[in-house]
Amino acid sequence: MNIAVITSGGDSPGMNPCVAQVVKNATALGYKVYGYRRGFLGIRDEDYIELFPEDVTGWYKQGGTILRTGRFPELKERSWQEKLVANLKENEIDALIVIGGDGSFNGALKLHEVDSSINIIGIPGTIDNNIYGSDYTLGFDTALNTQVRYIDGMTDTGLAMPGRVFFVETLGAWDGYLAHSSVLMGMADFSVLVEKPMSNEEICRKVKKLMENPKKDYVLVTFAEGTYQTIEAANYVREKLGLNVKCNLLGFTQRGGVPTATDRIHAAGFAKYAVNAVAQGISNKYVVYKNGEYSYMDIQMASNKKQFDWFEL
Ligand SMILES: Nc1ncnc2c1ncn2[C@@H]1O[C@H](COP(=O)(O)OP(=O)(O)O)[C@@H](O)[C@H]1O
Ligand SMILES: O=P(O)(O)OC[C@H]1O[C@](O)(COP(=O)(O)O)[C@@H](O)[C@@H]1O
Repeated sequence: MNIAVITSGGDSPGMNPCVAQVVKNATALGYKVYGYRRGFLGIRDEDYIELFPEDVTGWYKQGGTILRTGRFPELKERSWQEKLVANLKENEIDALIVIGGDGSFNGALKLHEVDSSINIIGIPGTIDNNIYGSDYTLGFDTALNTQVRYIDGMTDTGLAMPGRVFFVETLGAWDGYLAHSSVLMGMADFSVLVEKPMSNEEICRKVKKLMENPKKDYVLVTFAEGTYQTIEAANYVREKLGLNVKCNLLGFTQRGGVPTATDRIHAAGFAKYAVNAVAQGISNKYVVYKNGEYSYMDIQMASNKKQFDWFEL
């Protein structure tokens, strides 16, 4: 059995340990593993390398993705799908494990639709934690810990020099998991999310009310990147209330970094289930982590929107 593995879409910490675990699990079963570089682009270019457990020893502790990742929008075209399938067949690949987001799962599904003899299995890999049916996606914990360190840093000043307002923009695109986590942890007063929109006027009212408490040293508000509102809201509140509003954009520092222990453990769990699926001839599934257990979900289901239900926690 020959397994191809790719990392695709946005890179996330946890992808490297996951590839390493795929190699470990698959070679233990006597399978060969080929890492294709730059996601689907590597399949297009037949840019691959056979991976052995000894090669990936150092991968557990590395952020980003050593295989690199890529976006290949042309894969929506049938002619490219057929070309990639032809390449996989020529390279005698039996199964394709895709570590990425729902877009990448969709791409893999298209390849399977061209040739159903190629077994495809997805592993959720994105810092956004936004894959339908899964409580966890690889990279989320590392990204969250980066956010915690970042906010901890600025609140030292918040306590030392009271009277400030901190607006913090997290990554996470249109999904509020990263931004709202700081509220759940008690580090932020409230969050502004795509799932729960708030006008600048409403933000201003809330900040004003919080700052009226003489015992409160600072106010901290997290913004999900996809609101595209952080700077504008900061300017608005600064102008309206005359407060010292500091705008902080986490940006891409949040997508990198050494994978946390939690990400390495999930990397092991996801990889084990992905390789087991291949071994059992299970196809068209992605691995999910739900209520403390790993299981499989039909890959078509990944196109559904994961409902954000953390407001009441
Ligand atoms: N509907 C689709 N059909 C074919 N390929 C797709 C489709 N959607 C996404 N892909 C492939 O998957 C890649 C990664 O998808 P993208 O949405 O950018 O990231 P993610 O996997 O993180 O959601 C795309 O660049 C493209 O090659
Ligand atoms: O790398 P790009 O294309 O600029 O994408 C940025 C986006 O990638 C993310 O880091 C996660 O993207 P994925 O869903 O592709 O993993 C978002 O948080 C961010 O909005």
